[in-house]
Parts: sequence; structure tokens; C-alpha cells
Amino acid sequence: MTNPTTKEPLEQIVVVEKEPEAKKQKTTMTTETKIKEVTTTPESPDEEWPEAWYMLKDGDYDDQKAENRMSPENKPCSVGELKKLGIAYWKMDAETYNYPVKAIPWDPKDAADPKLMAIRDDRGYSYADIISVKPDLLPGYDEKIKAFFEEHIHDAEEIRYIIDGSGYFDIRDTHNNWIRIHIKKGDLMTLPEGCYHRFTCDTTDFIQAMRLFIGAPVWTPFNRPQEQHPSRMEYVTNYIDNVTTA
Ligand SMILES: CSCCC(=O)/C(O)=C/O
Ligand SMILES: [Fe+2]
Ligand code: NI
Repeated sequence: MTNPTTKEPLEQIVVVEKEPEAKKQKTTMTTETKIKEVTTTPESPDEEWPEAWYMLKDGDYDDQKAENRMSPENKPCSVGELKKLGIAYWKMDAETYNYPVKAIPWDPKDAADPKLMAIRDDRGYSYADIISVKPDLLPGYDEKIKAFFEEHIHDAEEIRYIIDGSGYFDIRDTHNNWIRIHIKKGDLMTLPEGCYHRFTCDTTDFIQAMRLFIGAPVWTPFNRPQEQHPSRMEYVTNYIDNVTTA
């Protein structure tokens, strides 16, 4: 089909249904039958996101597993601010579907949860494992907790689906202040490549998480400082330099 005036191929937005219950997908079609899918699973509404707050400065608290909120007044961090820093979030159903306590690896193709399947397919998650961070389930628990709490970046997106338990991911705001995000069962959160962060269990000392990857898993943490690392430079360009703050 062509535009009658310009004679150029006409692009049409059509809605294709893959399976009866599958979500509708927008597909761009031209007369050359070139099909480009532009699907996304919408992120959860703000009210479903995990609670986040500005935390005390390092050195002003004793226990990394405590809430360590500002005092005398808590300073919450809004979902808008988390989004500006590149965080993405989906509320998942962690009650209905069962996962092993530990699976290294765990094949994302085995997902039975349709929302997890959709996110996996939209974002190309092809590898996963499942770990339980708990003193009696993870050999070397104390050393691992210490290592997770070293501030670092990765050269890939960090994707964590919390199947059970809870913990804290800390990230930096644009002024280098720590923001503490309390993730718990049912939370699927992603941190962009190059985003400084650290993780700790909370006082419950238990979290079970699925760690997802696009392609081969990359575990290497690059501890701060990493200002010249290409992933960090890209993050700074996308989320720090180009962001206007109040
Ligand atoms: C909640 S999963 C354990 C922590 C982890 O995998 C990580 O990469 C922290 O940065
Ligand atoms: Fe990490
Ligand atoms: Ni500011």
C-alpha cells in the first residue's frame, strides 16, 4: 500500500493477538511485510513501588542492616526521583508461582507466571539463577554480605526479582546522597548499567532472589571509583548530566 500523494510505503499500526489471552501487541507493518514489534509490559503504578528514603551518611550508623533513616525526620524519596535515576519496577505475583530455594542456573524459559514471561520476552532476559541469602543457606554468608555492601557498578543492567524475604538496595542521587530502597517479596526491580549501588539484607537476614541477565551472566562488580568506566560514563550522561532537578 502506498501514500497516494508521495507514493511512499504507508506505515500502519495494527493490533495482533498472538494467543487468546496474550496481551495485544502494536506492530508496525509496511507493504514489504517488514514486522517490527514494539512491546513493553507497563511498569507498576507509583503506589505499588517499594518504599525508599534518604539514609544517614556512612559513618553515622553502626548497623548496615538497620533502616538508617534521617533523623529527627524521615526524608522519603519519591518514585519520580527513582525513575529519573533509571530505576524500573514491576509488582509481581510471588504467591501463586513456586520457585526453588536455589537454582544455578534457572532457565527463564521455565517461567509459568505470564507477567514474568512477558517481561522476559520484552527485555530479552535469557539467563537466570535463584539464590537465597540467609546464614544457613548461603555458604560464607558474612563475607558475601560484606562484598554486596561495597559500592559498585556492573557493565550490564542489574535485574532482581525478589521471590521471598526482603533487603535494601542503596543507590546514589544526583548529589551523591544515599537513597535506601526497601525491596521485598514480589518486587522486580532493575538498576541501569553503570549505576553505583550496594545491597544488604535487612534485620530479617533473609532474601530469596532471581537474578536475570540478557545473554551471558556478568557478575563482576567494579568497585567505586569507576568514573572512567564506559558504563559509568554512559550512566552519567543519561541520568546525571541530562537531568534537571528541583
Ligand atoms: C538480592 S540479590 C543479592 C545481591 C546481588 O546480587 C547484587 O548484585 C548486589 O549488587
Ligand atoms: Fe550489584
Ligand atoms: Ni539539586
